[in-house]
Amino acid sequence: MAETGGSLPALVLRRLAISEQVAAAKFGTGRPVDDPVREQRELARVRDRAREIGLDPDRAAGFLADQIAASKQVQHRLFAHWTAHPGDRPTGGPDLSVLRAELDGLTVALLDQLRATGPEPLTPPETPDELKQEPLRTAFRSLAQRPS
Ligand SMILES: C=C(O[C@@H]1C=C(C(=O)O)C=C[C@H]1O)C(=O)O
Repeated sequence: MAETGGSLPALVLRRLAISEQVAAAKFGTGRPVDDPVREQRELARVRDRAREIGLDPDRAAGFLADQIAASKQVQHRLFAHWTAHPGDRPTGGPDLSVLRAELDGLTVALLDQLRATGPEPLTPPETPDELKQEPLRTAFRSLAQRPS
């Protein structure tokens, strides 16, 4: 079950952690990182959900687009690493369908937190994990730019 409580930064980090497992599931089964059909479906659902909870659909979709871009940055980095270092390749791990169900649960929680968050700019949390530094900046793009 997905951990769906927590602050916006905690949820963003959780999404990136699941993205690492998504990369492992795809690498192991020869699937590509990018799935544009799923992305469009998610963005359409996010717009619907945003309207339901009184959040601007463009703001919600822009925010999710940043989360998707960040997820793909993490996954592409891991694919490159595992291609260059076969000894580090993962074994086992949850199925993609299980992980996607977790991501879908997290999206609902992320939108609730986005609505609850005020207009003050948010900066990405510090992380010692180099893999996640640029993806975190991507994930916080729209939040960091909001007017104070
Ligand atoms: C996480 C996935 O990988 C990519 C990123 C997505 C996302 O962050 O929601 C969706 C589709 C893929 O382009 C996935 O395939 O589920």
